Amino acid sequence: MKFTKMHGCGNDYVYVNCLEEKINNPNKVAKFISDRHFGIGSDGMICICPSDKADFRMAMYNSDGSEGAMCGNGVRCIAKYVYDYGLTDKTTITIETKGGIKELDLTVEDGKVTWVKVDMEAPITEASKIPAIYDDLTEVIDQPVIVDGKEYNITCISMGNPHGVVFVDSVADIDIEKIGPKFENHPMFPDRVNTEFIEVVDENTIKMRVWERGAGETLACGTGACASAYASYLNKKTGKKVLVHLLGGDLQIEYDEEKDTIFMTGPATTVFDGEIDLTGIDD
Ligand SMILES: N[C@@H](CCC[C@H](N)C(=O)O)C(=O)O
Repeated sequence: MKFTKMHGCGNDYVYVNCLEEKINNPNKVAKFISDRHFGIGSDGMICICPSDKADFRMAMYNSDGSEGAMCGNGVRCIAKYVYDYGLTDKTTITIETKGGIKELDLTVEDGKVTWVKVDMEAPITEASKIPAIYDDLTEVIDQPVIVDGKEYNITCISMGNPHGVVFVDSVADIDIEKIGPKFENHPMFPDRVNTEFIEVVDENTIKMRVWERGAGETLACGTGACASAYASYLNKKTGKKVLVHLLGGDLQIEYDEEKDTIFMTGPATTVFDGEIDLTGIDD
Protein backbone atom coordinates (compact mmCIF):
# COMPACT_ATOMS: atom_id res chain seq x y z
CA MET A 1 0.00 0.00 0.00
CA LYS A 2 1.29 3.43 -0.95
CA PHE A 3 0.99 6.07 1.77
CA THR A 4 2.12 9.56 2.77
CA LYS A 5 3.08 10.53 6.27
CA MET A 6 1.83 14.03 7.15
CA HIS A 7 1.25 16.11 10.24
CA GLY A 8 -0.57 19.19 11.45
CA CYS A 9 1.30 20.72 14.43
CA GLY A 10 2.83 17.31 15.16
CA ASN A 11 -0.49 15.42 15.12
CA ASP A 12 0.74 12.81 12.63
CA TYR A 13 -1.26 10.41 10.49
CA VAL A 14 -0.59 7.99 7.67
CA TYR A 15 -2.61 9.24 4.68
CA VAL A 16 -3.84 6.77 2.08
CA ASN A 17 -5.23 7.80 -1.30
CA CYS A 18 -8.25 5.49 -1.41
CA LEU A 19 -9.15 6.74 -4.87
CA GLU A 20 -6.34 4.35 -5.87
CA GLU A 21 -5.74 2.03 -2.90
CA LYS A 22 -8.22 -0.42 -1.38
CA ILE A 23 -8.18 -1.29 2.33
CA ASN A 24 -10.31 -4.25 3.46
CA ASN A 25 -9.85 -3.96 7.23
CA PRO A 26 -9.17 -0.28 7.99
CA ASN A 27 -9.43 -0.68 11.79
CA LYS A 28 -6.83 -3.45 11.82
CA VAL A 29 -4.55 -1.69 9.31
CA ALA A 30 -4.73 1.59 11.29
CA LYS A 31 -3.72 -0.16 14.52
CA PHE A 32 -0.85 -1.97 12.83
CA ILE A 33 0.66 0.93 10.91
CA SER A 34 0.29 3.40 13.82
CA ASP A 35 2.57 1.33 16.04
CA ARG A 36 5.75 3.39 16.55
CA HIS A 37 7.93 0.28 16.97
CA PHE A 38 6.45 -2.36 14.65
CA GLY A 39 4.55 -0.18 12.14
CA ILE A 40 5.09 3.18 10.41
CA GLY A 41 4.39 5.18 13.56
CA SER A 42 1.52 7.68 13.78
CA ASP A 43 -1.49 8.87 15.77
CA GLY A 44 -3.69 6.95 13.31
CA MET A 45 -4.62 6.54 9.65
CA ILE A 46 -6.63 8.82 7.37
CA CYS A 47 -8.19 7.62 4.13
CA ILE A 48 -8.88 10.09 1.32
CA CYS A 49 -11.98 8.75 -0.42
CA PRO A 50 -14.35 9.81 -3.22
CA SER A 51 -17.56 11.58 -2.19
CA ASP A 52 -20.90 12.16 -3.86
CA LYS A 53 -21.62 15.12 -1.53
CA ALA A 54 -18.31 17.00 -1.49
CA ASP A 55 -14.97 17.16 -3.35
CA PHE A 56 -13.50 14.39 -1.17
CA ARG A 57 -14.41 12.32 1.88
CA MET A 58 -12.30 11.67 4.95
CA ALA A 59 -12.36 8.39 6.90
CA MET A 60 -10.19 8.63 10.02
CA TYR A 61 -8.97 5.96 12.43
CA ASN A 62 -7.19 6.44 15.75
CA SER A 63 -4.03 4.51 16.63
CA ASP A 64 -6.10 1.96 18.63
CA GLY A 65 -8.05 1.20 15.42
CA SER A 66 -11.29 2.96 16.48
CA GLU A 67 -12.96 5.26 13.97
CA GLY A 68 -13.24 9.00 14.73
CA ALA A 69 -15.94 11.18 13.18
CA MET A 70 -13.80 14.28 12.69
CA CYS A 71 -10.17 15.36 12.72
CA GLY A 72 -9.24 19.04 12.45
CA ASN A 73 -5.55 18.48 11.73
CA GLY A 74 -6.51 15.66 9.36
CA VAL A 75 -8.80 17.75 7.12
CA ARG A 76 -6.07 20.40 6.74
CA CYS A 77 -3.58 17.72 5.67
CA ILE A 78 -6.08 16.20 3.22
CA ALA A 79 -6.43 19.65 1.65
CA LYS A 80 -2.65 19.80 1.21
CA TYR A 81 -2.50 16.24 -0.13
CA VAL A 82 -5.20 16.65 -2.79
CA TYR A 83 -3.74 19.93 -4.05
CA ASP A 84 -0.03 19.04 -3.90
CA TYR A 85 -0.57 15.62 -5.54
CA GLY A 86 -2.74 17.10 -8.30
CA LEU A 87 -6.09 15.55 -7.34
CA THR A 88 -7.59 19.05 -7.59
CA ASP A 89 -6.51 22.51 -8.67
CA LYS A 90 -9.15 24.26 -6.55
CA THR A 91 -8.02 26.41 -3.63
CA THR A 92 -11.41 26.23 -1.93
CA ILE A 93 -12.50 22.65 -1.40
CA THR A 94 -15.10 20.68 0.55
CA ILE A 95 -14.46 17.52 2.53
CA GLU A 96 -17.20 15.19 3.75
CA THR A 97 -16.62 13.77 7.24
CA LYS A 98 -18.83 11.83 9.65
CA GLY A 99 -19.02 15.13 11.53
CA GLY A 100 -20.36 17.15 8.58
CA ILE A 101 -19.07 18.68 5.33
CA LYS A 102 -16.23 21.15 5.93
CA GLU A 103 -15.16 23.97 3.62
CA LEU A 104 -11.43 24.70 3.44
CA ASP A 105 -9.43 27.63 2.03
CA LEU A 106 -5.92 26.78 0.91
CA THR A 107 -2.88 29.10 0.94
CA VAL A 108 -0.48 28.08 -1.82
CA GLU A 109 3.17 29.15 -1.87
CA ASP A 110 5.61 28.02 -4.60
CA GLY A 111 3.00 25.54 -5.87
CA LYS A 112 2.46 23.83 -2.47
CA VAL A 113 -0.15 24.27 0.22
CA THR A 114 1.33 25.70 3.42
CA TRP A 115 -1.63 26.96 5.39
CA VAL A 116 -5.29 25.99 5.54
CA LYS A 117 -8.33 27.76 6.98
CA VAL A 118 -11.26 25.46 7.82
CA ASP A 119 -14.87 26.30 8.54
CA MET A 120 -15.35 23.82 11.38
CA GLU A 121 -19.10 24.61 11.69
CA ALA A 122 -21.02 25.25 14.90
CA PRO A 123 -19.84 23.92 18.25
CA ILE A 124 -22.49 21.70 19.84
CA THR A 125 -23.16 21.95 23.57
CA GLU A 126 -26.34 19.82 23.72
CA ALA A 127 -25.28 17.02 26.09
CA SER A 128 -27.24 14.25 24.33
CA LYS A 129 -25.47 15.06 21.03
CA ILE A 130 -21.92 14.88 22.47
CA PRO A 131 -22.83 12.43 24.16
CA ALA A 132 -22.29 13.37 27.81
CA ILE A 133 -24.49 12.29 30.69
CA TYR A 134 -24.57 14.58 33.73
CA ASP A 135 -27.66 14.28 35.96
CA ASP A 136 -30.48 15.70 33.83
CA LEU A 137 -28.49 18.65 32.49
CA THR A 138 -29.03 19.51 28.83
CA GLU A 139 -25.59 21.24 28.68
CA VAL A 140 -22.47 20.46 30.72
CA ILE A 141 -20.70 23.78 31.18
CA ASP A 142 -18.23 24.33 34.02
CA GLN A 143 -19.56 21.38 36.03
CA PRO A 144 -17.60 19.61 38.77
CA VAL A 145 -16.35 16.10 38.07
CA ILE A 146 -14.22 13.87 40.32
CA VAL A 147 -11.36 12.11 38.52
CA ASP A 148 -8.72 10.09 40.34
CA GLY A 149 -9.92 11.54 43.66
CA LYS A 150 -9.56 15.18 42.54
CA GLU A 151 -12.29 17.64 41.58
CA TYR A 152 -12.04 19.33 38.18
CA ASN A 153 -14.56 21.50 36.33
CA ILE A 154 -15.48 20.31 32.87
CA THR A 155 -17.17 21.88 29.84
CA CYS A 156 -18.40 19.42 27.20
CA ILE A 157 -18.56 20.28 23.51
CA SER A 158 -18.90 18.34 20.28
CA MET A 159 -17.02 19.49 17.17
CA GLY A 160 -18.42 16.45 15.33
CA ASN A 161 -16.51 14.40 17.93
CA PRO A 162 -16.74 14.57 21.72
CA HIS A 163 -14.57 16.84 23.88
CA GLY A 164 -14.29 17.61 27.59
CA VAL A 165 -12.41 20.84 28.34
CA VAL A 166 -10.79 21.24 31.76
CA PHE A 167 -9.07 24.44 32.95
CA VAL A 168 -5.91 23.93 35.01
CA ASP A 169 -3.38 26.29 36.61
CA SER A 170 -0.43 24.86 34.66
CA VAL A 171 -0.46 22.40 31.75
CA ALA A 172 3.16 21.51 32.55
CA ASP A 173 2.18 20.15 35.94
CA ILE A 174 -0.57 17.67 35.00
CA ASP A 175 0.11 13.92 35.04
CA ILE A 176 -1.68 13.36 31.74
CA GLU A 177 -0.70 9.68 31.40
CA LYS A 178 -2.45 9.02 34.71
CA ILE A 179 -5.56 11.20 34.48
CA GLY A 180 -6.05 11.20 30.67
CA PRO A 181 -7.34 7.59 30.47
CA LYS A 182 -9.61 8.21 33.48
CA PHE A 183 -11.32 11.12 31.74
CA GLU A 184 -11.43 9.18 28.45
CA ASN A 185 -13.28 6.28 30.06
CA HIS A 186 -15.35 8.23 32.61
CA PRO A 187 -18.92 6.83 32.87
CA MET A 188 -20.36 10.24 31.93
CA PHE A 189 -19.07 9.65 28.35
CA PRO A 190 -20.73 6.57 26.81
CA ASP A 191 -18.61 6.91 23.62
CA ARG A 192 -15.42 7.89 25.53
CA VAL A 193 -14.07 11.44 25.14
CA ASN A 194 -11.12 13.56 24.00
CA THR A 195 -9.93 15.68 26.95
CA GLU A 196 -8.24 19.07 26.67
CA PHE A 197 -6.35 20.58 29.59
CA ILE A 198 -6.20 24.36 29.25
CA GLU A 199 -4.08 27.03 30.87
CA VAL A 200 -5.31 30.53 30.12
CA VAL A 201 -2.41 32.88 29.32
CA ASP A 202 -4.43 36.00 28.56
CA GLU A 203 -7.71 36.89 26.84
CA ASN A 204 -6.23 36.08 23.42
CA THR A 205 -4.01 33.10 24.23
CA ILE A 206 -4.35 29.65 25.76
CA LYS A 207 -2.00 26.69 26.22
CA MET A 208 -3.40 23.23 25.61
CA ARG A 209 -2.45 19.61 26.20
CA VAL A 210 -4.73 16.88 24.94
CA TRP A 211 -5.46 13.28 25.76
CA GLU A 212 -7.11 11.92 22.64
CA ARG A 213 -9.70 9.19 22.64
CA GLY A 214 -8.14 6.14 21.03
CA ALA A 215 -4.64 7.64 20.75
CA GLY A 216 -3.42 8.97 24.14
CA GLU A 217 -1.46 12.20 24.42
CA THR A 218 -0.86 13.76 20.99
CA LEU A 219 1.09 16.91 20.12
CA ALA A 220 -2.04 18.65 18.83
CA CYS A 221 -5.76 18.20 18.18
CA GLY A 222 -7.59 20.54 15.82
CA THR A 223 -11.13 19.74 16.96
CA GLY A 224 -9.83 19.93 20.55
CA ALA A 225 -8.35 23.40 19.94
CA CYS A 226 -11.74 24.56 18.59
CA ALA A 227 -13.65 23.06 21.53
CA SER A 228 -11.16 24.62 23.97
CA ALA A 229 -11.32 28.08 22.39
CA TYR A 230 -15.12 27.96 22.49
CA ALA A 231 -15.13 26.68 26.10
CA SER A 232 -12.74 29.51 27.06
CA TYR A 233 -15.12 32.03 25.49
CA LEU A 234 -18.23 30.44 27.06
CA ASN A 235 -16.58 30.50 30.49
CA LYS A 236 -15.59 34.17 29.95
CA LYS A 237 -11.86 33.45 30.16
CA THR A 238 -11.02 34.75 26.66
CA GLY A 239 -12.54 36.62 23.75
CA LYS A 240 -13.79 34.98 20.54
CA LYS A 241 -10.39 34.82 18.84
CA VAL A 242 -7.53 32.93 20.47
CA LEU A 243 -4.11 31.60 19.62
CA VAL A 244 -3.83 28.05 20.93
CA HIS A 245 -0.31 26.93 21.87
CA LEU A 246 -0.09 23.16 21.51
CA LEU A 247 2.93 20.95 22.18
CA GLY A 248 3.56 20.69 18.42
CA GLY A 249 2.72 24.20 17.22
CA ASP A 250 0.06 26.90 17.18
CA LEU A 251 -3.47 27.10 15.80
CA GLN A 252 -5.53 30.26 15.36
CA ILE A 253 -9.16 29.73 16.34
CA GLU A 254 -11.98 32.21 15.89
CA TYR A 255 -15.64 31.90 16.85
CA ASP A 256 -17.85 33.86 14.44
CA GLU A 257 -20.94 34.48 16.54
CA GLU A 258 -23.02 35.89 13.70
CA LYS A 259 -22.54 32.78 11.57
CA ASP A 260 -22.33 30.51 14.65
CA THR A 261 -19.28 28.79 13.27
CA ILE A 262 -15.65 28.28 14.26
CA PHE A 263 -12.75 28.98 11.90
CA MET A 264 -9.49 27.12 12.44
CA THR A 265 -6.32 28.22 10.67
CA GLY A 266 -3.08 26.28 10.78
CA PRO A 267 -0.25 24.53 8.94
CA ALA A 268 -0.19 21.22 7.09
CA THR A 269 3.11 19.41 6.48
CA THR A 270 4.23 16.43 4.40
CA VAL A 271 6.96 14.28 5.94
CA PHE A 272 7.58 11.48 3.44
CA ASP A 273 5.99 9.05 0.98
CA GLY A 274 6.33 5.30 1.41
CA GLU A 275 5.04 1.88 0.60
CA ILE A 276 4.21 -0.91 3.07
CA ASP A 277 3.52 -4.62 2.63
CA LEU A 278 0.26 -5.51 4.43
CA THR A 279 0.36 -9.24 3.75
CA GLY A 280 -1.08 -10.99 6.80
CA ILE A 281 -2.70 -7.75 7.99
CA ASP A 282 -5.19 -6.77 5.26
CA ASP A 283 -5.78 -10.00 3.31
N1 LIG B 1 -6.51 14.67 16.27
C1 LIG B 1 -7.80 14.98 15.81
C2 LIG B 1 -8.96 14.24 16.39
C3 LIG B 1 -8.87 12.74 16.13
C4 LIG B 1 -10.08 11.93 16.53
C5 LIG B 1 -10.26 11.79 18.01
N2 LIG B 1 -9.18 11.10 18.67
C6 LIG B 1 -11.60 11.08 18.26
O1 LIG B 1 -11.64 9.84 18.44
O2 LIG B 1 -12.61 11.79 18.30
C7 LIG B 1 -8.03 16.44 15.49
O3 LIG B 1 -7.04 17.08 15.06
O4 LIG B 1 -9.15 16.92 15.57
